[in-house]
Amino acid sequence: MSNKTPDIIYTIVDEAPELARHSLLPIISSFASAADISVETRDISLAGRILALFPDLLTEDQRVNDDLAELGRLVKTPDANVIKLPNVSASVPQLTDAIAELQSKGFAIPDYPQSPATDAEKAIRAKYDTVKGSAVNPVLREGNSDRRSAKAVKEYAKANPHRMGDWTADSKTHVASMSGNDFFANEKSATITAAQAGGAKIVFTAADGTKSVLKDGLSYDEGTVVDATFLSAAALRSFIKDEIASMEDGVLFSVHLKATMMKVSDPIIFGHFVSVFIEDFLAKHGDTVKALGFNPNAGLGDLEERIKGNAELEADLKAALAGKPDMYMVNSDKGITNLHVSSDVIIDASMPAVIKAGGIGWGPDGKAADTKCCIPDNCYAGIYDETINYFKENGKLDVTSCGAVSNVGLMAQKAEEYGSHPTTFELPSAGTVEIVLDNGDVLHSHTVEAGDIWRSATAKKAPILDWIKTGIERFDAVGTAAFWLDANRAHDAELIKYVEPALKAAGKDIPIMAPREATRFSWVEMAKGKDVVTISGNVLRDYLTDLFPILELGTSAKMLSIVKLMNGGGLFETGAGGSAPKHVEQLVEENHLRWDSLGEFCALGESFNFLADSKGKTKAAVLGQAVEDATVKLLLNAKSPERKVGQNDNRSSHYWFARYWAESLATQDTDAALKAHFAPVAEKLSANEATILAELKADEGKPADMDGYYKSDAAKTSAIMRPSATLNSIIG
Ligand SMILES: NC(=O)C1=CN([C@@H]2O[C@H](COP(=O)(O)OP(=O)(O)OC[C@H]3O[C@@H](n4cnc5c(N)ncnc54)[C@H](OP(=O)(O)O)[C@@H]3O)[C@@H](O)[C@H]2O)C=CC1
Ligand SMILES: O=C(O)CCC(=O)C(=O)O
Ligand SMILES: [Mg+2]
Repeated sequence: MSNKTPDIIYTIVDEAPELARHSLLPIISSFASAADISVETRDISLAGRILALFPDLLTEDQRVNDDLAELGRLVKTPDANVIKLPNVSASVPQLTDAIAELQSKGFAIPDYPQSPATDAEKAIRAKYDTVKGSAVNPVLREGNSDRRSAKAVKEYAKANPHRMGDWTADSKTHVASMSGNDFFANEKSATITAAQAGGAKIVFTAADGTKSVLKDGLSYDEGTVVDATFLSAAALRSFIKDEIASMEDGVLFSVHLKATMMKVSDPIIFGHFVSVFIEDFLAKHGDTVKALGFNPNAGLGDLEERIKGNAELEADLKAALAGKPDMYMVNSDKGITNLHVSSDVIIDASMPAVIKAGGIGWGPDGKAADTKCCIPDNCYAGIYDETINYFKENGKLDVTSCGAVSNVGLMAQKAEEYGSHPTTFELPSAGTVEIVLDNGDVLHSHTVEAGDIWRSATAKKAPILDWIKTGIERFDAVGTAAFWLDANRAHDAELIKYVEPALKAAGKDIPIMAPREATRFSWVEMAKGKDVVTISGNVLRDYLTDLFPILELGTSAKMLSIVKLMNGGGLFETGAGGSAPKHVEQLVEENHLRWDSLGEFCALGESFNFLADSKGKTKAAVLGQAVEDATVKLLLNAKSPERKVGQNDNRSSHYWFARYWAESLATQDTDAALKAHFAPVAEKLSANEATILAELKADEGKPADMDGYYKSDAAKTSAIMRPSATLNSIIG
């Protein structure tokens, strides 16, 4: 690794995008080096992050640099130009699997302490908790988010509509949310004044008067919007019971949370669903399974593992589940339910999948059925409820004529709920939680009961102002937009105090609408063929940039996802979705990778363009333009990956990408040296088409062994992902 910041950093990640990297990055590096552009990798994979925690326990050659920390510093500088692929945000079961795999490969790292007792265990647990859940994105996202589809991608989707289920007016699919006492209802918010700026702490006073400091050392700048709220555990449990009791025949029960990003609150909420769902079983065997180490937050999958071989417990669990409504399944063939692992059903991807299918989920019998979708908290549930209402009234979306919905999201500097994990607490007993400022003010105060989940979130002034400015710019470019803010919600009301004067000063008439109303507005306008910009907070950024693209384009993987870093650098994310574990399964079983790298192509083009602007590298602009040409050609010639063995897959799509990229460079006239360099490359790629495609397909249909999941063998993975000797030698 050199000391000089490379021109472009490409990330090493997990699962499907990591497999794709093995094939695509050699092509990128080779093309970039012809333009004297340096491309280096940094490892932000789950395995890499785990290993970086324990240098002392590893041998010299096992030790790894803490690349995430390094990138975290880099994104605060103008030099940053990072292409960031999706990585695993690990739930506890994913984390323990990764640890076990690394241990089996000879890395002497400790087990994950499920219930840490000693100081040593607590220290290990604290370390592991730093890589748990969404531990990467909040570190790198030092800017607000601008996600949209490239024009060519949208045009392609209109001309080649993807498959979608039909909606009918009598569909029983619906969203169910709490009637109150949730985060939405209990929220308080304030903007920090000059007199209040400075340190703060969060103090819990138990009913008997005992005080404990939940969090010290907080610091707020003037203008920061600080929220506090809680969700009542008792109200949540009674909501879950009511929803289970009111299930109609033939409807599946489901719950949709974000246990990865909301890594403290949502696994607990998930645990309540688990423990209510199997309450008969726990009434009988609660102590036994607790002694076996079971915690409901870990899910039914963990319970099944722990009771394996105990015939009585197994039979009773089966009976308890049989007495409950049918569940929405993650994998009905394998019996994996919605309640097996908290991170298997992630709301941003799962709700659009239900909606795209026409309001259906898959039940234990492998058959499609209407579904009750429990989204307990009301802050954002309304957007899905209103979307479902809209489709029940209007039928499925006409993809061939609808407009493009893009998003500007307030994301920088751990904005809003997605930055709240260090200030989220499950209360041990009844009492009062207060945010106490160093000047003596009690900023917020809540009376809570045992088990309630209390949290505080912040949004800083500079990111808010930047977000409004970007929102206005995108409105100017597109023509239709709305700020998704609810004047009746405490936090949003504080943001509106920033937005209204800014709009007035800029002379812009952009409506401000509550999320439900803005959802309806966006569907209605986009269905008329208009392009619409949603200007939203961080959670809605996440939800909307899956919801609209999945319906419009078939997948959010095709989105262009730009993070303009606050200090001048660029972070280019690929797509808007995740790391597609199902795609890895297919590769392992039949050596076909259906991952589409379109998001990577879009990010790559933007990264080159940014390099051209920021460092004056004119050759980067030529490469960037050629990437765009190649992407359009790839779409028009239908060379994107498809789902089945024998069809185009990720690897063959990379061959076509390389070829079109080289052809574009060979035919441009801006840079003669690049033209001369790429003419023979294009020629060879074309002349060897049949050989290369045959080599890429030679092993399809057979299993593929990468020797590992979280840390696969690099040489074996590379061999699987680069099976064409002819292509490899042309790429060089
Ligand atoms: N930015 C990030 O780093 C993000 C990371 N994640 C992480 O990703 C993992 C999986 O999350 P999950 O909620 O299942 O969502 P995913 O987005 O990974 O997967 C949902 C489905 O979307 C489709 N899909 C996604 N990307 C592509 C692509 N490039 N090409 C083709 N199809 C694609 C696939 O559909 P099909 O199976 O039908 O082909 C896939 O099964 C989790 O560990 C999560 O934490 C999640 C979101 C963002
Ligand atoms: O970081 C994560 O866990 C998920 C991020 C995500 O879903 C998004 O940014 O769209
Ligand atoms: Mg998302």
